Amino acid sequence: MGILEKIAEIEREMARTQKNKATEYHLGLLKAKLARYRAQLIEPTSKSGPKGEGFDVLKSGDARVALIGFPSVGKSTLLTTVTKTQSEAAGYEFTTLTCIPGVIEYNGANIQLLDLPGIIEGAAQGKGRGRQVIAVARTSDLVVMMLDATKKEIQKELLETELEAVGIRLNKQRPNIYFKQKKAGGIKFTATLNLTKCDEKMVQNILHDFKIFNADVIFREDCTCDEFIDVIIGNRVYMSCLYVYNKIDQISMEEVDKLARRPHSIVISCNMKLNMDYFVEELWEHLGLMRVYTKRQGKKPDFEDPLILRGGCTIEHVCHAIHRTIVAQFRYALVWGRSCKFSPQRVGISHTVCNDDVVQIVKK
Ligand SMILES: Nc1nc2c(ncn2[C@@H]2O[C@H](COP(=O)(O)OP(=O)(O)OP(=O)(O)O)[C@@H](O)[C@H]2O)c(=O)[nH]1
Ligand SMILES: [K+]
Ligand SMILES: [Mg+2]
Repeated sequence: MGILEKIAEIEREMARTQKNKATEYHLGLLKAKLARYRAQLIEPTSKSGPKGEGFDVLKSGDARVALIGFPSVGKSTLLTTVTKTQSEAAGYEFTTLTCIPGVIEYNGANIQLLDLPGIIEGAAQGKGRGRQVIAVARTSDLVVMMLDATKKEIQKELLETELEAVGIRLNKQRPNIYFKQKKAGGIKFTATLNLTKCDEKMVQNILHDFKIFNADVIFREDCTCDEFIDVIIGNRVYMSCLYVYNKIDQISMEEVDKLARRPHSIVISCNMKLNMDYFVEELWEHLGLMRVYTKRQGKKPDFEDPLILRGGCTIEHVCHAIHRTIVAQFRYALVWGRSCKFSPQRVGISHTVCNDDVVQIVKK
């Protein structure tokens, strides 16, 4: 039996099994099995099957964003609208067949935006170009999930299921579980808080199913058994996702308003060029990009050439971005901007900077 059939069989069994206290452990085991087979699916297989032809686009710029969506939701239209690159758009499905990169210049940063073929249900198991598309998504810093505002909400769940199936976790934190395999000593299980979704017996069962008999496990969070399985498998990718509802020119104001209020969601119309600037601002936010200006002693800040940093940055990150040898010579920094109470403020290496701060490094 092939992996796909095994997966289908387990999915059928899970659908058949009623969810209750008595079947809880059995379902947990089925989930573990399913996760193992799916992990085999995304492993780079031997030479068989088409290679990612036209998908190996070189990473460039300060961040990479992948456009993921069903066919004809307007991905190519968006790329053509917000970058200088043209990507063919048309009213039929699968107009785009490869990966087409464009660049958005914003706040001094270059954001690489990748147009991709549409994906369909079953993409994770290799339907269409699903696997190549998903492989590109895994290499990006942000997934933009493009949805057709005129279509039903189920489209979003279907896409999420495809990405989940290959180990992509959207807008989720890595589970706070310590897990270490050992050579001997059996399974040592600890929880630092009361668990409501998983328990020691479930953890033991799942580990046995993975043929793991010696390990330390510490739950530091009230995780589910799915999250524990993610930790065992280990190759999960935790990514930000921005949901973009396109074609709002086709729906009522009330509907637009509802969609716009959903978490991590924005509404646009590529054809009417509605909210295009807002889309770019939201990319910046969701990528956690930051612009920091540097200044030499006694000189004006260099407003022409900001440093572009990503996510929760400290003065140490700023030092590294200037030059890798600077940290060793660091004495203190002077900072002007929103990260300080007064400007300039003298700060240490672990000070967290804000967007548009000006930083002067004082060396030993
Ligand atoms: N009404 C409306 N139509 C749009 C909008 N944006 C794109 N379209 C239309 O939607 C159709 C599909 O657009 P594409 O850009 O080719 O969609 P795609 O997602 O790249 O499609 P594939 O490459 O086939 O997956 C085209 O006919 C576009 O003109 C929009 O904002 N409003
Ligand atoms: K199309
Ligand atoms: Mg396209």
